[in-house]
Amino acid sequence: SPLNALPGPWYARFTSLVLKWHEFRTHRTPYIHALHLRYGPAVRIAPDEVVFASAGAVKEIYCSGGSGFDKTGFYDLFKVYGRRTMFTTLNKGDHARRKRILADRYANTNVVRPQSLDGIAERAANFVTRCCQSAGGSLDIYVSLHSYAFDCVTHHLFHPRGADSLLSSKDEEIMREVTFDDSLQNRLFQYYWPTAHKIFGKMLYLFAKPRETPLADDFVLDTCAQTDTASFTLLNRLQGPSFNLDDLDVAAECLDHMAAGIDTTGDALCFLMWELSQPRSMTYQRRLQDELRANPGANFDQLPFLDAVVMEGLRCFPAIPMSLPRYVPAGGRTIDGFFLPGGTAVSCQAYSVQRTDAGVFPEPDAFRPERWLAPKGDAERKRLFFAFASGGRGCVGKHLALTEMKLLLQAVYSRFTTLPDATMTPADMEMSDQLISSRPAGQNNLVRSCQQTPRAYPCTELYGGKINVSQIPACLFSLQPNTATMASLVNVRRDVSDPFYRYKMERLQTKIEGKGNGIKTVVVNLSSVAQSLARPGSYLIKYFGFELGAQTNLDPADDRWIINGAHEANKLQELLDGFISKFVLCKKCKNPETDVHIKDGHITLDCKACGQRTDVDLRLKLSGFMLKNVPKKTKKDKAERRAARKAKQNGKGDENGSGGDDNSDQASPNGEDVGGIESDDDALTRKIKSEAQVLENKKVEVKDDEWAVDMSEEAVKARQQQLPGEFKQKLVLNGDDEDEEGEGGGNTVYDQLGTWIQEQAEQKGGVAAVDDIEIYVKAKELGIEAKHRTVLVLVQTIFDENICAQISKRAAMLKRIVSSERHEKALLGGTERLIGHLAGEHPDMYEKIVKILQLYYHHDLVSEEVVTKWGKKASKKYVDLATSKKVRKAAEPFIEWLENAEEDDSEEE
Ligand code: HEM
Repeated sequence: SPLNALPGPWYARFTSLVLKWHEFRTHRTPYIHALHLRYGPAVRIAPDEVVFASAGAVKEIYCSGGSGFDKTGFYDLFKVYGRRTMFTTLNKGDHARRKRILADRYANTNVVRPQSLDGIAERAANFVTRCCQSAGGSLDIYVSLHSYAFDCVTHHLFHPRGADSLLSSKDEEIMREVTFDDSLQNRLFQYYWPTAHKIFGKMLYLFAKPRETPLADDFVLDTCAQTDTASFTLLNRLQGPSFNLDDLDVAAECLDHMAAGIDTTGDALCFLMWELSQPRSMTYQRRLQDELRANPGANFDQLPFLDAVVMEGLRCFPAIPMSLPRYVPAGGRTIDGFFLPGGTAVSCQAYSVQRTDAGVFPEPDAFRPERWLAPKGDAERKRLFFAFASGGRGCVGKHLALTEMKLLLQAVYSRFTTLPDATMTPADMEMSDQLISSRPAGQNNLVRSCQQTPRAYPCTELYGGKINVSQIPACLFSLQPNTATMASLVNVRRDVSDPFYRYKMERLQTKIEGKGNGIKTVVVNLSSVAQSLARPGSYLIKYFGFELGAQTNLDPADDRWIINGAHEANKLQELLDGFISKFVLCKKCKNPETDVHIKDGHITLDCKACGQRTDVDLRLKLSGFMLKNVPKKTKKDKAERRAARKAKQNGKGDENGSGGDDNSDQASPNGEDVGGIESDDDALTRKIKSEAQVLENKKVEVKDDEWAVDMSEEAVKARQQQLPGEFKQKLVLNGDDEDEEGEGGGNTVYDQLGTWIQEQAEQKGGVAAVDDIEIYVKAKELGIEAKHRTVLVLVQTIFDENICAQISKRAAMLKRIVSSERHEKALLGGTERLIGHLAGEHPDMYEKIVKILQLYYHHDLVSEEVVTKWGKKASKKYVDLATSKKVRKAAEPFIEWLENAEEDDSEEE
């Protein structure tokens, strides 16, 4: 055979079994890459199959005659509804005909049309919202990025019927079905041994599942039955009368593009963000952030470093890294100096094409975005850039994919710093080859092991339901808010120079005010620093006072912490080191995660990290102060301890949360407990803390923006004067509603508020888009921002069946309004009414009450007393008695939990 002239392993002349073995083990790409490294750019890998890794071969195989050589029968595996799509068309002519119909839908000009671009930008904003909710904690970025890609591609295919899986769990299920598909082995078997597959198909099912995507199929079939999609969409084009495509052809083409657009963009972004999050790439992340911050609002396509990051990401981690097989045409061809007879399967794989020529890509295995900025070698680099393939059969969705990637990265990195979550290992991010694309190995392993043993987590009963296995994170990344203040963070232990040291606090900031004898120092951010150290602000300020021999104020209502006299911030920072060393760090392991216990005249530091309890020196002046001023336990402290205890009672006694016997089969491949985030006994505590953190963040946000609107009494009055006369009258009529029950029937200011919110929601495409501040300002304009009935209206308008996900986002605004027992009752009453109203369509609404109450409670929207009283007695005030009883029945676990925890607390105290 002329193929004998090609280099390659000896066995490749006789058998393809070794190759197949690697394919079945999801290792085809690295296997072939290793062969290239050993044998060079042309390698024979099977008796009738050759792979290449050179620009010349790419040109010949994929670009000659426009579309290169015909595709092989391998692509039959991708037929949809039994139909051939553009992608699965083998023959050049048929392919060209289909491509002529739809190519302009993917032209850059169509992708960057406002209607198209706005949909992508909106999805990027939804992604950022998820990041905000996870700030300081971890986000399952693998799932979220695939949701993003799914939402974007379906927007482009079907707007206004695009999916919103970042917001809706129903849509997320569709994405999961496609992304977590596990049919590689079954489909390979079908390709290589079709007859055996027909005979043993059913038996094979036991070991290797076929591809089944019923939800996605239905979604596409239903959507394609509609004829009202926007003009820029693919569906709109395919339905054009002159193309003679039947309904199934249209649906098959759409489903194919949908699948092509999810895993590719999702995986490419996931691998890229993973790399950017590594300590070795932190300089690139910073550089990217600098570029984005220096150019706020810039066009995503005019940011050179962002472009370089994306190109380098796709070079190092091409989402389709594998061979794209083609047949040598009849008569044979010469490629890279080797003659190949007609019918030989030939291919190039992006993974190797993009990294075997060290002359063009020096240090080819390293992630070096700056290489794309050098003018020299640009043409050579582009010739070897094969992530989207080349020629007429290259990726038609390339511009869409690049736009999605850039908008997402722009949105995330102008706001956040990303770090890999501690539970992630490099093995989780190894490439796992699928039929044509490659995904992180962790995805498959984690999910598969969970699916065998779905279980409820001990603490989940508090949330009124079992955690679905599909909620278990696959790839976790930490996200930290990247505000201006982040720039001034310092390590809690300043003797530790590691930039990735976990414990950070803001550098102290001071402001000197006054003159002469009245001069004083305001420690501007003392609360924040105290919070980072988990100590009351009064300890810090008093410590400074003792050390400086100066007077201080201890409990400033306005958060202005003052030390008499003028003191430099640097000096205070040094004193703070002393405070940390004496009152924060564990004496044994020097970890700052300690709790202070004050009992019987002793002060001890209880270390969460090593478990050591050490005494604080009582001779220190601050110790005397601490003994005399034991802080009262706050509701949150109590709640955290209760939650921890509850979780323990539920069978997770082991302190480090490594899991009891009953979860042993939950172990991840690296031996860690994949249920870690929910299963250890601190899980709820952490969750509560992170929710509190979100609340805090929100508070700051509300403040910043809110006071951009003039909220002074005069300004509000002036705005009220501008209201229509009828309105002013209503304001007077409703000036005091203290004696009124319910919301009054008819056109009251409360109705006005409710209607206004609903109208805004309609205009903006959903109530989530109606800003807290706007709502608050509106309520204030109407003069009802402090009324309990306002709460009743709000609950019924800003919340819907997704209330559990919505409470945290609205908590800061609600907290501003809920100021008395009466308000709390209105909140509970409104919630009852909402549940009663929605239960017809969503029977699971009743079950949600437990989680709703828990969220209200932890956001301090309801007190123990009010909620307990409420839980004891049904009432007809807001809903009919039967509904009220049903809600209370469903709320019982929470009320019991409150009571039991209270008893526990009393016993302990
Ligand atoms: C980073 C993201 C993406 C990468 C790396 C990528 C890569 C590729 C590659 C390498 C091919 C050629 C496959 C072959 O010849 O076997 C291809 C084809 C294709 N891609 Fe993409 N793709 C991406 C995103 C998208 C998106 C968002 C869409 C949206 C619809 C899409 C739609 C398609 C289609 C329809 C084809 C078949 C083209 C044809 O046969 O003419 N891709 N893609």
